[in-house]
Amino acid sequence: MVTKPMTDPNITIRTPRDPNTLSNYHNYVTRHTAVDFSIDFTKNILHGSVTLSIESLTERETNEVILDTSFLSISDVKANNRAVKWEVKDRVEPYGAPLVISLDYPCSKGKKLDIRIELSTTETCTALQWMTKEQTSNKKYPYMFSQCQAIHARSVFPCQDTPDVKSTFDFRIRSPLPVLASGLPTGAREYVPGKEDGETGTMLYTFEQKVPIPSYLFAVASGDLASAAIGPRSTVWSGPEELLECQWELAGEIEPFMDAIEKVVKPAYQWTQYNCLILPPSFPYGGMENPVWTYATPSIISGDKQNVDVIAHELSHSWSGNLVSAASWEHFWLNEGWTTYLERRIQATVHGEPYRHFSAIIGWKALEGSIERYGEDHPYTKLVVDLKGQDPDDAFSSVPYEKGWIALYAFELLLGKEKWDTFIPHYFETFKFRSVDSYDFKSCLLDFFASDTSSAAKLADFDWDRLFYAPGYPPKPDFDDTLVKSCYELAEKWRSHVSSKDSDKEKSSFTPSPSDISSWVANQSVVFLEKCESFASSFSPSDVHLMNHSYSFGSSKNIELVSRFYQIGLRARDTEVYGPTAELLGRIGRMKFVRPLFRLLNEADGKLARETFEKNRGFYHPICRQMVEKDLFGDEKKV
Ligand SMILES: CC/C=C\C/C=C\C[C@@H](O)/C=C/C=C/C=C\[C@@H](O)CCCC(=O)O
Ligand SMILES: [Zn+2]
Repeated sequence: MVTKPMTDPNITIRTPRDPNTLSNYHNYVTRHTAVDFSIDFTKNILHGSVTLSIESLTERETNEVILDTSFLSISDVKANNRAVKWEVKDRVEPYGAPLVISLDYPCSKGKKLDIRIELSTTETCTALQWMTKEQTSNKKYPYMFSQCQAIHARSVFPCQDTPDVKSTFDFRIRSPLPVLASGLPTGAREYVPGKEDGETGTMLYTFEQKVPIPSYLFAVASGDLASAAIGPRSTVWSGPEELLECQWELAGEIEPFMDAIEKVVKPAYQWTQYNCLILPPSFPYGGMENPVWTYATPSIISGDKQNVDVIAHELSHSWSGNLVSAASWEHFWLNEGWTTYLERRIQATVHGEPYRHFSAIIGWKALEGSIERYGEDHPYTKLVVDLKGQDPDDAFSSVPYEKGWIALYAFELLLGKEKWDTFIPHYFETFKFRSVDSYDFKSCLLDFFASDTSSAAKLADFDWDRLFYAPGYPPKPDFDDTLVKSCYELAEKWRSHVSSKDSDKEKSSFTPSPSDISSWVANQSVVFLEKCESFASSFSPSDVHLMNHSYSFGSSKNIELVSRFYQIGLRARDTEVYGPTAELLGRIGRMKFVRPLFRLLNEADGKLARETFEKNRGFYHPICRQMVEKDLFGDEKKV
């Protein structure tokens, strides 16, 4: 932790290093968080209390405790059970409205106090999605779920909403439907009048999280949920009708991943269980690494086990991100770059080294997409970004994932895998339970190899400024192309096919057929489609139809294929894919698919794009809704 001496040498102050919080976490820091909520499906709110056990870090410097809030309705605040003065100040966009609590007197360093806040969420909460029973797959019960990363926890409860603060958690959540939260379950009790406060027909679900976690890992979901075993310490949860296919997709996958990663990192898995909740299709991301329960999109249940790499990724976050957390969103690459690196080490162990490179090649394409979209000089293409005054959601892209992985892979190549592999457990052991920035990473690496002359010499020559602050592309590693060669070869055949005149096409020796791809795994089709996308504007609509006729991408159950095929069709201005694209946009809310499809549909048919967005506005999670709205309308319209 960075410490900065003050004038009195006995006093140290933690320097706040997260610009995306309004809290004064360098004065008072949260050590434990107890949430006590009722889920009200009639009003679509959470209401109840949160108690933050906070500790003073300074010697009577201030009597104000400032917490992050966003669109909350706060009715009361108490400090150590006594009334205190408090005020919710004006909003500071995009960070919300600070809650300023004035204690009667400033606390001396090390003193602890409990701040209890009564609150309810509001309809403008950005973290929670509420679904009516008609919006669920079996249409029997309502459903709600949260997504707090990056700065949306503050719209659920007042907190120090920064990854630089980690606290243990207790959850008490009442609901008429099963509840999952980001801790280990400690019970589910029926409401008994007079014994527990709550509504008749609700149960009280309790969870505890003894490993300190940042606020963005707070998670809650409630709905018609069923569960099945997928491993000795793992269960999958989903709607009852989807359970068997979810179990089929994930059964037996977790333990080999766990064995593989525990050979690379230390300490051992800290979270006891590893479970997956498969959410409704509007979940905005592939997966979210909420501790104990990874929340995942149903689009990974593709019936071919081809998207379980998302689970390898989320499991890896159990070390990178959850155990060792980036101290601010400016150093997000430490979460995602490390996680992508570990995910690919899992792939190398489970499937062989060529698969690590196969995944890296797909990742490089995603990096190209992000850099082309932002522009090579854009500050968001740096590894370490400046987010002062910025909304972290706007900076989200493949850059921290792929540039981050390339940075770590570059150290593996520079130092040699054997030596680098001795550093990995040291890094996670050193920083477990803590938050780190890029400079902590750098000094940890330099210190570790200081006494190894040859490694120290290599690291002394290393250009750290370039690594952290150069925008645009990193040096491209040499990837093993064993698994992509046939994909590129087929794409080349299509390139010459679509660029020939119709009369020459008839004479051509290339006749596409299902056998072209019958020996491939689905991700090889992904590589092929991405290659074809680079010349998609040369496709005529009949070329698009021929591709679909030959390979049936448009009717695949794997959305990775369908969405990429539609992207080619949209670029080719094949009006026959416009309707199916609009239809797909009404049944998936994962931003990885939704945002590019909306951008392309908007270019092809702006009216249909806007109509599709308006029609499905209520289907999307608030984060997705806001991002698509920005993509389609800029800042002219607010959510
Ligand atoms: C340099 C980037 C700076 C800040 C970004 C910080 C937070 C990003 C915020 O928008 C939340 C991201 C949540 C991500 C969750 C899961 C991803 O791993 C999913 C990746 C996309 C997908 O597969 O759907
Ligand atoms: Zn991740």
